[in-house]
Amino acid sequence: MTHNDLTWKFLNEYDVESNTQSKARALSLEHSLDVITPAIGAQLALVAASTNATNIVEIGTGFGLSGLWLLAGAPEATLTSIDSEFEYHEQAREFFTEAGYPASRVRLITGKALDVLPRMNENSYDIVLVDGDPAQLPANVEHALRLVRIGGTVLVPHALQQGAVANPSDRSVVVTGFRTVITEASEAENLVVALSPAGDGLLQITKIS
Ligand SMILES: C[S@@+](CC[C@H](N)C(=O)[O-])C[C@H]1O[C@@H](n2cnc3c(N)ncnc32)[C@H](O)[C@@H]1O
Repeated sequence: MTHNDLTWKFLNEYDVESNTQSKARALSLEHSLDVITPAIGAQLALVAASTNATNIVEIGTGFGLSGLWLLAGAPEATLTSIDSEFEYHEQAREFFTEAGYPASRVRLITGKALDVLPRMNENSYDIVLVDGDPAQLPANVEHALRLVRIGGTVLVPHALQQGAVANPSDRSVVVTGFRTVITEASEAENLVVALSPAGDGLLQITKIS
């Protein structure tokens, strides 16, 4: 193994998940959902903790794994999580309850993100995690940037698309969308941007004005 391979393996294996997170991960994998790695989960928890988040939005609940990580960093926060699949929400609800988060603080909205997001208040949330339909990433990020307060952060996992984003010959719609979001955010004067290589990449965008 090269140093890079060893480092990547270490980075993605040292975080330990709770029993409920492990169950959410196992079920996600059974359904072939592209879930966050534990290293990304730890970064989500850290951002939630360090921003003292009280209001979090998530696009793409899946079976609740990323939401469980966000709440691990901000256990008193309210999470509003959107997914188009009602069955996923039913199971995710069980995991959130099992982990001790009351239903009053985990609002699961079943619907298509681009139908739900326009109805949500702007400048109101500390964190918006964007992990829904990858083909709709640019539109989802545009909404996410509208929803976060100044000082709030938009988080985009899978930002490197397993190397495809770094490959200029890949011009597929999804990969081009990720590239455009990274470039436009980096160029915007009111945003501070960091791209982490952990997992499949985590784009972090903080709105400063
Ligand atoms: C990658 S999975 C989310 C995984 C989850 N964030 C995690 O790491 O545990 C993407 C999710 O987006 C949902 N989804 C796909 N298209 C959507 C849409 N247009 N609106 C809302 N949710 C959508 C899928 O049902 C799926 O649960």
